[in-house]
Amino acid sequence: MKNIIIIGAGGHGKVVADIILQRRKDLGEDIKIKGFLDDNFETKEVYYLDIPVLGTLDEINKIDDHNTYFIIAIGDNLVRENIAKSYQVKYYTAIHPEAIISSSVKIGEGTVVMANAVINSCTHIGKHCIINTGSIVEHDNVIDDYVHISPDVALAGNVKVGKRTWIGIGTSVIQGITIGSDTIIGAGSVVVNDIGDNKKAFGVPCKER
Ligand SMILES: CC(=O)SCCNC(=O)CCNC(=O)[C@H](O)C(C)(C)COP(=O)(O)OP(=O)(O)OC[C@H]1O[C@@H](n2cnc3c(N)ncnc32)[C@H](O)[C@@H]1OP(=O)(O)O
Repeated sequence: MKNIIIIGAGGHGKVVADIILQRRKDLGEDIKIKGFLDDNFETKEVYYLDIPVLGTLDEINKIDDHNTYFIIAIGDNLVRENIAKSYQVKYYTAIHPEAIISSSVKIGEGTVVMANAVINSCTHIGKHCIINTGSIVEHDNVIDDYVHISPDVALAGNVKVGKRTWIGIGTSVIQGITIGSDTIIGAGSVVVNDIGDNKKAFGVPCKER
């Protein structure tokens, strides 16, 4: 039995909890959610589906149990990276049973793949990424660590996305495009040219602003 602790008791944490519960129900995976951790513990009295908030992130170092895995369910890409680098623990990779993923795809630890996402042949996804609901990541993409692909994004073939970049909801990216690191692509954009590092870009066609 794997015990899972979800770091982050916000909206994203709830969706991650749903994935884990669904894997147990649909696939019979031997997993149980132990609870959430959240640094706003004092103000979080929320129990989601009877899952308790156990405490702040300090609790991570107190858990010495080989069957416990963590997953960082925080939308901010830099915060996810900082937590992952601060705590050398076992990270769970959460893939919704209704995601469609080619057997040739590689996915790094701690990544979350939401319902109805499709990831096609030979794509590589890094560590602690979010491949959000209904997104399409086509063949031969290279998605680096800590990236967030928002709901309903479509990345055509051979797209590259650098570390910590956030692709906003409903964006389309044509084939062969490279998007740099630490970049934000605004919601509903259509990316037809490469976008560099540390950019904010949006629109149709997508332009740096
Ligand atoms: C499950 C989930 O919830 S996952 C989360 C999904 N959420 C997203 O994808 C959100 C992505 N974020 C965005 O698109 C944001 O608008 C950003 C990051 C691109 C820009 O944010 P900000 O820098 O705060 O820009 P701000 O809101 O001040 O807007 C500046 C101008 O750009 C325009 N603008 C902002 N975003 C966009 C966009 N995506 N497309 C077109 N125009 C835009 C605004 O209308 C405004 O125009 P104005 O100056 O003529 O009034």
